[in-house]
Amino acid sequence: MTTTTSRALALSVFPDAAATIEALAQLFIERAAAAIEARGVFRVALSGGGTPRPLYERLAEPECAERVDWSKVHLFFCDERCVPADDAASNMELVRDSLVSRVSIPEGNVHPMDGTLAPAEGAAAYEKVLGDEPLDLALLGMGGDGHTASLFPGGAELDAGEARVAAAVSPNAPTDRITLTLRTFGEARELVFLVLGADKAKRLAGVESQARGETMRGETLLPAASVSLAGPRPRWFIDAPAAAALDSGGAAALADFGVIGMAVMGRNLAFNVVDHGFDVAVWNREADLMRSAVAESEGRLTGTATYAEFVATLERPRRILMMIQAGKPVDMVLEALQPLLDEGDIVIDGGNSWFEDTRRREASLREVGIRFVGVGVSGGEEGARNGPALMPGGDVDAYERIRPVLEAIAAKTEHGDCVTHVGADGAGHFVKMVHNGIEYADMQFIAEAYDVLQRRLGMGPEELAATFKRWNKGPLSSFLVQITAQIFAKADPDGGWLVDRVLDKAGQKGTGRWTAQVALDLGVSIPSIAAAIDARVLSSMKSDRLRFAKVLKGPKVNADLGITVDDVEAALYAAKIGAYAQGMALIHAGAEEYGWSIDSEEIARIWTGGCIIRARFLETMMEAWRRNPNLANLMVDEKVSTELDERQAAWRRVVGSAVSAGIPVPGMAASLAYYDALRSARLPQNLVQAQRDAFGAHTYQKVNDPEGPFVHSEWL
Ligand SMILES: NC(=O)C1=CN([C@@H]2O[C@H](COP(=O)(O)OP(=O)(O)OC[C@H]3O[C@@H](n4cnc5c(N)ncnc54)[C@H](OP(=O)(O)O)[C@@H]3O)[C@@H](O)[C@H]2O)C=CC1
Ligand SMILES: O=C(CO)[C@H](O)[C@H](O)COP(=O)(O)O
Repeated sequence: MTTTTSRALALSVFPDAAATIEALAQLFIERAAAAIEARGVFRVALSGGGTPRPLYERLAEPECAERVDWSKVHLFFCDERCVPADDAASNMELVRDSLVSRVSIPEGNVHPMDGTLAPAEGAAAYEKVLGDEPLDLALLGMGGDGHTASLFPGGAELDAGEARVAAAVSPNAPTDRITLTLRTFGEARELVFLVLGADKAKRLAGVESQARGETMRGETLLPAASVSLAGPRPRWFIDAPAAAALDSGGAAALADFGVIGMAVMGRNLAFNVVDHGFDVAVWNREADLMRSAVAESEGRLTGTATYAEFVATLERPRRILMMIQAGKPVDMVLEALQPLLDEGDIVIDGGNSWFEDTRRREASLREVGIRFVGVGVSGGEEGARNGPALMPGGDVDAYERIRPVLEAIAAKTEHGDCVTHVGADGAGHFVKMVHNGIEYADMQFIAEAYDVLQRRLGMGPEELAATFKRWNKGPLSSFLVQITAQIFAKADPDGGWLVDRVLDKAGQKGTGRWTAQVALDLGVSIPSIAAAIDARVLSSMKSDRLRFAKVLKGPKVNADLGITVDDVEAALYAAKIGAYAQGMALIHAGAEEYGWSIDSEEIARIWTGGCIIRARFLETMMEAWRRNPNLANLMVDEKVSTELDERQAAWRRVVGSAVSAGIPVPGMAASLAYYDALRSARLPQNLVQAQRDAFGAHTYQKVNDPEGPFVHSEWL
């Protein structure tokens, strides 16, 4: 099958009638499922005639019928001949015989036009049956004269104004007809034409040129072309003989790259890829999103209607990016795609997937020769469109195949493209997960700085905006500090400042929480990231906090440690180092556990642009790992340790001042405690060991023989 990107018609051309019917049956099944999930019902209008009969029969076969929830399908008719419902010429009779009598659709869900009434009366009656809810799908055909439904060339029914259903007169018997109008088709969510056979080829070529705007003087606009111009761009499912007279013969270049998922991220990434000269085919479960992306692209994106069509549209080996909701949907889409793919094809999951899922998916697809690459993507909507940071993990050969696309779309900094092969299988999603953990901590530190500046130094939004703007020019320069300045500067249209109108309950989708869970499992200390997660949880307990605030008292002594704005800047910077040190320690532990070969300098480099945690400090991090690729902890790098030392007095003052005033600064305090623990040659955990041994005979090692045997003492 080929799919053209012709501006005139969206064509899906199949080698023969059977393949065309099969693809359309799959479209029907997928559209029914999507509509039922989205709106609880699938409203579809069917056409009559000989061409669609095999489609209805195919839908009635158990293999297809079992995949449709017929109790939620409502069948309408595109048109009807004014004959009794059981007449051989009736469209209702055709649909009853080929479909309705063979599937378990409730009688009340089938909505025939009443062919026993006079056409005008029947049309008026059907207006009420149809209602004003749009059709999800109208399945149309095209006659040899270019008519569709019962809209005939030059017919008055083409000019039915606001009517949704009209009376029509056919040049062929039976002449009296009832038809849906251009208005109804224009309002439908999706229109699909089914055109088969060489005898339609010339007329189809005529529709193509009319849809391109090439109507000769005196020539009547064919109804099939009028429908093309009236509403959603129809897809044309045609066989090769019907395509023979088209300009392109129906043939088109295959797309270089495919994107599944046209929500915020997928849509913007697809535009980013197409901007870099790749031909991109797109698919989305809910067709509206796909269609609006294709329409916005003005034909640069190739929309596809089914998984089969999507896959068939791609050059082999196929490169497919899935940008959909993480979790079960990824498995569901993979399950649908897998039978359609060939050995060597590459599937990329760009969502925020759990790295263990990525490891599992990579291993199971590898067994059938499909290469799976888990790519962490960061940068939000703007990053996806103009350059995200990309963290791919998986097979190196597969990476080489997708590398040109990833390098083209990634953010660019003076340190290169913000993409590198991170490691095998789930490495990319692991690194993205840690990125998000650091993101949580960075945001928490900024929130604490805001609280201290506000409550200790009495700053309002305007001063805060100016302060963060100034900080963004110094060592704290980063995306998050920059947007914080902009947030403070945003006035509320109703007066005051918008930030003050935002409820203090932080949400979370889960990637930060995963970071803490994995750190616990791997025995890595990430107190600042954990504190940031806790802080979101505590913030979400708003109603409890409102009650508890009436019971729990604040400090009686509120020591003014005389902190300055510069102190807060220093504390924010030092705390930030804590989160990056912890995040990198976790990445190293993950690499050790899962056998990934991770280049720390490269990780810092790809985070210098595009992603949410991009910051000037990442250059310091790059230098630290360039100086010593085996650096045990970021904090002990010579430059970083000096920076911490230079700031520690201010850092302690800020944390002390906040604690004294009863302002929670769990993130900054956790980073400080982490620093103090790391620099403590001796910690009080000798006592913890003694307690464990005392109550549970858990044994302990001795100071004078730290690598020696574990011993037990009788303490009690
Ligand atoms: N938003 C952001 O800033 C960032 C998001 N991400 C990650 O990127 C991915 C996409 O994010 P985003 O664009 O925000 O979209 P969402 O996470 O909101 O996911 C919506 C998309 O998933 C599709 N989908 C959901 N369930 C299924 C299913 N069962 N079968 C097929 N498709 C399904 C939806 O299709 P339909 O329209 O038919 O419902 C839609 O295209 C997510 O994993 C997200 O975590 C990564 C970085 C930043
Ligand atoms: O991945 C991202 C950016 O890198 C998203 O912004 C992240 O999913 C936001 O997470 P949460 O909703 O948990 O704050």
